[in-house]
Parts: sequence; structure tokens; C-alpha cells
Amino acid sequence: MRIKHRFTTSYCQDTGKLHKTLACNYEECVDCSDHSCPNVSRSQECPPNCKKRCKNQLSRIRMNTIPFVIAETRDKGKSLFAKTHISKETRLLYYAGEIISKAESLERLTKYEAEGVEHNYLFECGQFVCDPTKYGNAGKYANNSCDPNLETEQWKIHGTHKDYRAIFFTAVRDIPKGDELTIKYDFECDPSIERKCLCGETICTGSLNKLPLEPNKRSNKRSSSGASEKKKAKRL
Ligand SMILES: C[S@@+](CC[C@H](N)C(=O)[O-])C[C@H]1O[C@@H](n2cnc3c(N)ncnc32)[C@H](O)[C@@H]1O
Repeated sequence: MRIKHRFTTSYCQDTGKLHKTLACNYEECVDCSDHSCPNVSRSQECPPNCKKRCKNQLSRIRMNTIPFVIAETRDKGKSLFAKTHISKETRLLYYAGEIISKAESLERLTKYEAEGVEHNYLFECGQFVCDPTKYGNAGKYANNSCDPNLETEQWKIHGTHKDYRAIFFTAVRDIPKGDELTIKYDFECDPSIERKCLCGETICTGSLNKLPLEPNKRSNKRSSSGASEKKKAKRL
């Protein structure tokens, strides 16, 4: 998997707005792999000059072996499949593509539609949008499921725009070899446009769009400002 991360001119013209993380020097933190690290607990990457054993170097770490392959499905185009057993909590992928403004993403959506591009790859990344349609990595082939085995997390990345959030795919359960790797899209778009979900799960909602919650299923839980809260990413 080669990561091609392109930043267009709309991105980060003002270097004063870069996100700079401080190195973690908390005594309780051993290797920045859990919430004893203040950066991990704020969902932000440590800087390159953090402690020697720092494991919170998300955008810089490369996997030795890629545990998935890209293959055709029967009715949903291409998808990702586990090449080996994947353990719960394995961070699999950094969603890479051109980083563009939200305004430009709307223009591109119209353009792609006119060009007959069959699939939508745009992903909201904080105040920006990641567009891997032409330049990106394997992340673009993750299909939707109503019972996904990957979750999407948003992280602040050292040295990128302060309002940009990188999207990572992480296994939410053990995934057997051969299983399709899926995320939940919750497309935020015109609800009058029907996007039929073909995930085949028994709990399938039938739609790729974000559906309004039924009143009795609404959670009373408030989003705390708790730093350890994982932030879900959004599809466009
Ligand atoms: C990010 S792409 C995924 C890769 C895509 N299958 C391909 O071949 O390039 C998203 C698109 O895949 C299709 N797709 C993904 N999951 C689907 C599902 N559960 N049911 C129907 N179509 C799906 C839709 O066309 C959607 O716009």
C-alpha cells in the first residue's frame, strides 16, 4: 500500500495554523500507546522528537506486511478483504488522498457525477475533505456495512493544519481471514437521493445514508469533553 498524500493549494497556506503537538514527558506514560499519554488521550499524534519508544507516530509508521487485499465483490464494486487474521484494535489504514476544502469537494462531487464516476470516495477530515478518487490509497475501497468490523477514528496530526483530522481505520473485533473489511458510511447528503445498501447483514438499514434515529433509540448520553472519547469520522 503506497500512501500518496497530496495537498492542494487550498490546503494550509498559513503555516501559523499548523498543529504542533508537544512531546509527551509524563512519567506515567511508558510508550505513548495508551491514555496515560496526554496526546493519545486527546486523539493527537506525538511529534517526531517524542521519546524513543513512542508508539504514537501514526502518520509515520509503516506496516511491514499489509493484512488485506483489494478484490471485486458481486454487486458493490471493489472492496477490502482480510488476507490474514486481524486482531481487534489493529490500526489498519490511514485514509489518504487529496486534501481539499469543503467548497471544492462540492464542486468535485458535481464534476464526478457529470463524468460518470460510479463511486463516492469523499471523506470529511475535520474542516477539510479527503478525496482519494484520483490520488489515494487502498482506504478508498472500504465498503459500507450496517455491522462494520472497522471503525473510523479522527486524529490530529503533528505538522498538518490545525483543523485537519486524519482518518484511521481500526478493527473493532477479531476479523477472520477472508472476511470483507467494512466501515459505516452514514453519508451526510440529500436524503431524497436513495443510496441502497447491499451489505446483506440481518440488521441492514437498507441505506448508505445517515438515517435519523428513531425517538426511542436516541441516546441520552451527552458527548463529554472527555479527551479519551474516540471521534467518529463522517462520509460526505
Ligand atoms: C468508498 S467507495 C468503496 C469502493 C467501491 N466499491 C469501489 O469499487 O471503488 C464507496 C462506494 O462503494 C459502493 N458501496 C460501498 N458499500 C456499499 C454497500 N454496502 N452497498 C452498496 N454499495 C456500496 C457505493 O457505490 C459507494 O458510493
